[in-house]
Amino acid sequence: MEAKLVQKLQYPTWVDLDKFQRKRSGSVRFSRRMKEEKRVQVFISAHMQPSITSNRNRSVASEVSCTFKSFPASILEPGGFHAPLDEALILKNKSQEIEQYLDGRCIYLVGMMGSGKTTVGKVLSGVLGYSFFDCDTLIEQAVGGTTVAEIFKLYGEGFFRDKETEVLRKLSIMHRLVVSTGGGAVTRPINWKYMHKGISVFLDVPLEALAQRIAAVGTNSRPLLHHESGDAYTKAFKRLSSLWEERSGAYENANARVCLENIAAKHGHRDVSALTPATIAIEALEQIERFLKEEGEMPF
Ligand SMILES: Nc1ncnc2c1ncn2[C@@H]1O[C@H](COP(=O)(O)OP(=O)(O)OP(=O)(O)O)[C@@H](O)[C@H]1O
Ligand SMILES: O=C(O)C1=C[C@@H](O)[C@@H](O)[C@H](O)C1
Repeated sequence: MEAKLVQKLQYPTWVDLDKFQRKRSGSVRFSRRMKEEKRVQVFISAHMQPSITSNRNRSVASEVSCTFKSFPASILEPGGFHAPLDEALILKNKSQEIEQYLDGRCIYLVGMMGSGKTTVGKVLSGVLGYSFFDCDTLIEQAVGGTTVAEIFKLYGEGFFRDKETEVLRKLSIMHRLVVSTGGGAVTRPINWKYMHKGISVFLDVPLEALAQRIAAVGTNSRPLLHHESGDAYTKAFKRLSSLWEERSGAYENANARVCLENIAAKHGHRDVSALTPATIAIEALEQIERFLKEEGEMPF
């Protein structure tokens, strides 16, 4: 049973199978403290409890816990985002390296709708110990819980953009935040005045990948995609292409750029869909570090 389990759960190579203890009840326990270069100490424990539902079918309940000094809950706890352990360690080390040079400045994620600003932003806020805010959500709250789609329908895009600017103004006087901005926030120069109080990071994702992601969850919540015809992918791709024409220059104002095609090439992937939010977050931290060094704010 152990061998099957190990294969299924894909334990890393440092897990020594001799350290598994078989209990009388049939359950298996494993625990190990891992040290790496004295800088990290990880304690992993696993408890696998077989349950027999019939003579033929056996299932195994497994409980794996992993603790790491000062690791944020979002990385390791159930319900949070789960990065593989090696990526989690890189994220933690990199964020610790740059944190003091950030000096509490906010990180603003900019990019087209569906580029992963919310997903990656939550990973970044977790490892940096920053709070996470989503501009669209703040606007919805400011308009009494009205959804973005309804705000566009009831009051028009101009009203929404004014609220967006107001939200960015308020955020710009705060510290230690990761902010996921709306896809169109880059279009107003005044918004850049606020975002440049912090460090802005452009998540550059190919349009095909954006359209696939958006089609997977539907276009209902995205008012700017409503007017196109065709299936969800075609609708999304058409509108994203025209928005990109209008906005690509504006995204270049960001301090750092995270290009998914470059990351995929670096990791030997053909397709950006193979990239996890953790991998993208690591690249974001590296690009922030590069920016800080270029600005002379962090030593090379
Ligand atoms: N690296 C990734 N790989 C695959 N899917 C992803 C990845 N990152 C995000 N997604 C998915 O893409 C969709 C959009 O992600 P997310 O909400 O983070 O983007 P966003 O930039 O905040 O979008 P918006 O500006 O429209 O609010 C979600 O369904 C999310 O699960
Ligand atoms: O790209 C855009 O202009 C938008 C993106 C969303 O995040 C929302 O801010 C809104 O749907 C507009």
